[in-house]
Amino acid sequence: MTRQELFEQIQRKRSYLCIGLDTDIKKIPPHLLNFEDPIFEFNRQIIEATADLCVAYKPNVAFYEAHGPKGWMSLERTLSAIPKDVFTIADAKRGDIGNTSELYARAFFEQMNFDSLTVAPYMGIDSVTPFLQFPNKWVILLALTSNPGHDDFQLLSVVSEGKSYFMFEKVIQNSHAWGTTENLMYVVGATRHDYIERVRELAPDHFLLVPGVGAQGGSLEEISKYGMNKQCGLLVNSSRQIIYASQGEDFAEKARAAALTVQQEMDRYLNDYLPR
Ligand SMILES: O=C(O)c1cc(=O)[nH]c(=O)n1[C@@H]1O[C@H](COP(=O)(O)O)[C@@H](O)[C@H]1O
Repeated sequence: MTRQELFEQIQRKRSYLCIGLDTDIKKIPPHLLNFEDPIFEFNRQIIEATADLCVAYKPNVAFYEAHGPKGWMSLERTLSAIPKDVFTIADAKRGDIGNTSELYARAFFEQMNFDSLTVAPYMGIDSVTPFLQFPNKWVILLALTSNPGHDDFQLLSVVSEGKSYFMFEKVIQNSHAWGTTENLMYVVGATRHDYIERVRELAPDHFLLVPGVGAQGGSLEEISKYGMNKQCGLLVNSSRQIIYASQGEDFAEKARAAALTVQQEMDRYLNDYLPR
């Protein structure tokens, strides 16, 4: 998907919500366990109930890989149940030496036709650029993550040309030249909204994937206030808060209600940059 198509979807739906399909067999409603592929059936109903309210779905690959070959089948089926105009993110946090990264890229972009993949920057340029060679496919590079351990490395000081930077600042600065605003996004956790202004100074035009609202406690208001740009520039992910809004037979309906609450809040924040 192109940046323009993503932007048009945001304008049309008045939403920058990404729903995380972190589908845990232990948390899905018990009646679904009678289906041949309960994970897919759960996702199918969630997608059907929410596709008009969100602009992206992000299956976290761990929740599928954990089931072996059956899990990969559930992931493939899930991908084909997502409407073609909705952006798809394979959250697999890959990145390895060049020839290996190229095969990871083929797995997610060619075999499975995801629009984007989360990638870890730790191994540097040759581990990331193989993912950037695919037309209309995106790398979403981890910059400042939402988890408590992010300060172990991402907030370390590094000195460059006599100036001190946080490691995550160097990740953003140095990776700029690897891609463009048409194929590279950054992950910035919603739990670190205090840094989002700085991220915007370093990457004013890039889209940011912002996980961590909802179950992890990040603030949608703060993220939107400091992170939005002229093309919105944000995909805000929420997984558990939406998909597990109910564990009863009404789970899809309740997920829709939870997504609607977030979308309506987003609609208000969009008014500042993209008035109706
Ligand atoms: O790359 C991610 O998506 C990600 C990065 C990050 O910094 N923090 C983070 O929580 N995530 C993912 O975003 C999702 C958050 O899920 P909830 O906390 O349930 O909304 C999970 O799939 C995480 O793996």
